[in-house]
Amino acid sequence: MAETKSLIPPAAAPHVLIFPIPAQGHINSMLKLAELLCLSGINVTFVNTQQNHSRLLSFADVQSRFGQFPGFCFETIPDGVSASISSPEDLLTDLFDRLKNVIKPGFRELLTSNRLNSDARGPVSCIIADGVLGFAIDVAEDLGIPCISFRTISACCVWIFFCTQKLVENGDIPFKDEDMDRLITSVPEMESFLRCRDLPSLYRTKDVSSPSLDFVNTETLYSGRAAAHLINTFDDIEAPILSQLRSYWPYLYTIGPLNALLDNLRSRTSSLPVSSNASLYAEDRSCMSWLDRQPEKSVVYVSFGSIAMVSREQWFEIWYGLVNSSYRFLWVRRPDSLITKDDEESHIQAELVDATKERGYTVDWAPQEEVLNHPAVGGFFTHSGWNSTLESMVAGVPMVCWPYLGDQQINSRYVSEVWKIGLDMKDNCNRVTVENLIRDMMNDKREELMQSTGKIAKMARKSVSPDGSSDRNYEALLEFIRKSC
Ligand SMILES: O=c1ccn([C@@H]2O[C@H](COP(=O)(O)OP(=O)(O)O[C@H]3O[C@H](CO)[C@@H](O)[C@H](O)[C@H]3O)[C@@H](O)[C@H]2O)c(=O)[nH]1
Ligand SMILES: C[C@H]1CC[C@@H]2C(C(=O)O)=CO[C@@H](O)[C@@H]21
Repeated sequence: MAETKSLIPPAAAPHVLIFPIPAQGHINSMLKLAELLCLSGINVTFVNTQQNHSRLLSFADVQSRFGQFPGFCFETIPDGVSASISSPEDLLTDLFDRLKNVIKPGFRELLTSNRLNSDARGPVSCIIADGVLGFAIDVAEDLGIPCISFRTISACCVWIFFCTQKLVENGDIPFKDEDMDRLITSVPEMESFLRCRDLPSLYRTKDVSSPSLDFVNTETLYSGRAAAHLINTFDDIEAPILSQLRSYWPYLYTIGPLNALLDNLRSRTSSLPVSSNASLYAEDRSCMSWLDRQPEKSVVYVSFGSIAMVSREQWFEIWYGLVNSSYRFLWVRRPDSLITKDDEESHIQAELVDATKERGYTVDWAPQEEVLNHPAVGGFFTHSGWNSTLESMVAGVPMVCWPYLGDQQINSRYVSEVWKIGLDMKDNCNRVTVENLIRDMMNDKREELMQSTGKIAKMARKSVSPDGSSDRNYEALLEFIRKSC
C-alpha cells in the first residue's frame, strides 16, 4: 500500500463525498473509510443528517479525529426528526419514510446547489453512498460523476437479497409451514445449511411485497447501476459468495475488516494515537477500569448493537442466564433498548442485583472495539450486527449469537456453521439456553471454538496486511477514484 506522508491532499486530488444511511452501524464503517481515504491523500466530504451529526459532535471526538486532515469536512442535511420509536417495525418504516421524504431531497439539494462548489477542494468527483440509497446513483448520474455503492452488511446477506425472486419461484417464501428448520435450497452456495430461520428477518412476512422487504430488494437490484461496489468483508471468509456477486458486480472491492485495514494504514502513516470512536451515544469508559481488575479471558461482553430492542421478558431471561452461568459479564444496556409497557411493575429479584454487583458491570454504551481487545474479555454475547461480527473476528473473541433483525439471522448462521467461531441462540431466548451457551463458549466447547477463532483472526489480519486481498482491493479502489477525477 502506498504511503502518504503529508496529510494535505495535492491540489488536483479527487474529492469524494461519502453518504451513509443515518444509523450507527453504517456511520461507523463509512467514517473508517473516510479516514482511510484522507490518509491516502483524498479530499473527503462526509454527509450526516443533522441529528446524528450533533450526536457525533457530543459523544465522539470526531473533531480531533478528522481535524488533522485539511482535505476533510462534514456537511449536514435535514433528517426529519421522528417521534419516539417503540418497535423495530416502526423503526424501519420511519427510516424509509424519512429517506424518501426528507433525506433524498436534502441530499439532491446539497449536491446541486452551490454549497459544495465554492470549496477550495474542487467539485465532488465521486460519490460513495450507502448501498441502499439508490437515489444517490441518480444524483451522481445527473452530475456526470461516478457513484460507488457501499453495502455495509455481509456479502452472504446481500447474496440472499439477490436471490429473492428465486426464493419466491421455488415456493420457499412466504413460509407456508411452521417448520423454521426446513432447509432452503434455492440460494446457491448455501444449500447445505440455510434454514428458513436463517433468512434475513425481513423474509418473516406473509407478504413478500411488504414495504420493508421491497425496499431492500429494490435497492439491491438498483445498486447494479453503480460504477463499483464496496463490501466490508474479506475474501477468505466469503469466497464462494463473492464469486457469485462478482458475476453481477464486476468492480466489487472487498476492503474489510475496515477496522483492521485502518489500524494498519494508521500505523504506517501517522504516529498519533487516535480513537475510532464514532458513537451516537455517550461512551462510559469506567468499564475499562472494571475490566482491568478482572482475570484474563474471564469476562463475557454483552451488547446487542444500536438498533435491537428487547422485551422485559427477554431482558430478564438474559439476566438470569448470565447470572446463572456464574461467569463475569460486562453488559451494555442501551437506554432505549428495553421495551416496557406502562403497566409493568419492576420487581427485580435481589439475587440478580447481588450477583451483578459481585461479578457483573453494566453501562449504557461502551468503547466496544477496545473492550473486545481487552485481555479480560473471553467471549461476546452479540446480536450479530456485521460490524460487531467483524470486530469480534479481528479480536479473536468467540461469540454467542442472538440475532435480532436484518442480516443478523444469516450472519449468526455463518458464525456457527461455516466459520465455527460461535454458537447460535437464534429464536430461543430463555435463561437455560443462555446459561448453557455461555458455559459452552467459555468452557465446554472453548477449545474447538478458539481454534477456528484464531484461524479467522489470522486470515483477517493477513487480508489487510501488505499484498493481502483487502489491501490490494483498497489500492484498486484508490486507482478507480483517482481515474474518475
Ligand atoms: O456499546 C457499544 C455497542 C456498539 N458499539 C459499536 O456500534 C457498532 C454497531 O454496529 P453493528 O454491530 O453492525 O450493529 P447495529 O448497530 O445493529 O448495525 C446495523 O447496521 C449493520 C451494518 O449495516 C447491520 O449489520 C446490523 O444488522 C444493523 O442492525 C459497532 O461498530 C460497535 O463497535 C459501540 O461502540 N459501543
Ligand atoms: C435499517 C436496515 C435497512 C437496510 C439496512 C440493511 C441493508 O440491507 O443494507 C440491513 O439491515 C440494516 O443494517 C439496515
